Amino acid sequence: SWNMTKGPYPPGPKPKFLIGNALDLPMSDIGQHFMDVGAQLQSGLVHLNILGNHILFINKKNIADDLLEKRARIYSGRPHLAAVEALGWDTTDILTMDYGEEWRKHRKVAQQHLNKQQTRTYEPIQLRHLHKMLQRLLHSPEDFMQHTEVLSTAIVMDIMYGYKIDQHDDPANVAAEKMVDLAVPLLLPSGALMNVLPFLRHIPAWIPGNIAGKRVKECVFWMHEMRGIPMADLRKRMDQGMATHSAVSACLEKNATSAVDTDPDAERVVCNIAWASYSAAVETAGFFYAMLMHPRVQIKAQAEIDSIIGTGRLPTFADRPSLPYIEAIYREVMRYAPPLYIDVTHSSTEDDWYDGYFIPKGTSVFANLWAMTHDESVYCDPNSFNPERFLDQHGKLNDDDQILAYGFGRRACVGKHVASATMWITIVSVLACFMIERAKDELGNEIEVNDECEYLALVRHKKPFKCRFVRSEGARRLVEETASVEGAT
Ligand code: HEM
Repeated sequence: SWNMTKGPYPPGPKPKFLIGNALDLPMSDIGQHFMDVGAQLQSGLVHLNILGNHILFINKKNIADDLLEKRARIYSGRPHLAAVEALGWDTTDILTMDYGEEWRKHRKVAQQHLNKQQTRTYEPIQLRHLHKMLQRLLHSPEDFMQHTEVLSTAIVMDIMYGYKIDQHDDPANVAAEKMVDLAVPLLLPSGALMNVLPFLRHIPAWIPGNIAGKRVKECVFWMHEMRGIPMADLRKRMDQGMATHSAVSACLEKNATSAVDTDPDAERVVCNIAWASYSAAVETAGFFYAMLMHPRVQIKAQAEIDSIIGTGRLPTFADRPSLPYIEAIYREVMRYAPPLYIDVTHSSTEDDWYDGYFIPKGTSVFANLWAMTHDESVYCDPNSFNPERFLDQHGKLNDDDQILAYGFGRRACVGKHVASATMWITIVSVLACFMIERAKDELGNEIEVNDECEYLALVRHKKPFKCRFVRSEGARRLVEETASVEGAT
């Protein structure tokens, strides 16, 4: 297709009369779908026009670098979705906020609290929660997915509010889960009719069939819970003089104690950041699944851990540079199963041309992380799990250290240092303590595990599966010792 004055759009499937490409947007596995479409068109870009909404899939990393990194000035917006506005997120949520002053203000505060150096100061917090997770893994291994989900939320809530989560049914954790489950499908253009037909927002939520409106209302309820619960807890602890240091408490204290130069906006922004950060979860299902399917990798990882750390203590963050094979596993997990298999939508803020093609202002740009992490010309045999691809022949890490799963340009994941630390300490500690094996049924037969995944908008995760955690007596003792040491403090 062609814009009469500006030139041809990038290649794409032929638009159908009236509805354009509306039927070309499948509801699941969009990554593989548009990777295949791109291959058929022999193009790294795939363009769609859905009822006048321009959509662009980028399948190649070098194109994502050219557009989202080098031309970040005009590719760092977010689309104006009716769902986002109905939720009020266009002004409160850094993830969905459009590019501009407000976003910049939020991003600066997020970076202050989540940059690489600052993240090092959170290591004791991370380790404390990690040890609790290992204890839970000893006592109820069948709930391993829940334990790792609690771990990631607990770390961020401790950093942001000093709020302590110990169990899955903590009210703040429950609210976060409900909110995310309701919100994610609303945000994809095809996920909610509302985004294509914005007037639906004004139809009251009780009209049968208006599912999106009802969803928005429920979502707003859980969002208020998410914001309110940890704040009420923090204010109570501050009143009692019991608050530990956290991003939000530091801001509240500063505002309370300094008579001049208080920034009335600071509290609003840091609260927005704290809330957005604990909406993000670190996904480790892919790691457990990969280990279960590849005992060879577990054995090699354990040999590395044994030779560097030994069996007399648990790993710490100081060990990270000395364990290249563990690092390669982390990189391979993120490549093999990127949690967001399509990057969060960028939106272009000016007309642009690339490689002779016209990309109109307001195009929704999807970096196809699946296609890039499974690009055969970069990763040979991309569907096999093989940490060695990140090592040279001497077992040293190669320079392929950009984790594509964190996205691109100025909007790239601001929590990636915290996420990386949480993933790494989980990987190394679980491997140090356990062998992950197939669970057995009552008759002692191994339970087979399939490779089925769930696709929820941009998120892809492994469907729940069973496994067994086999541990040595020594590992059990080390984990139990952490309980007595930390229980006493
Ligand atoms: C393994 C875990 C994680 C993955 C794979 C991940 C991935 C991503 C991706 C792909 C984006 C969008 C990037 C883009 O637009 O190009 C993003 C944005 C973001 N992430 Fe993460 N993330 C993870 C964990 C976290 C954590 C733990 C936090 C908070 C501590 C966090 C906070 C954010 C925020 C605030 C944004 C929005 C940035 C902006 O729009 O300016 N993420 N993340």
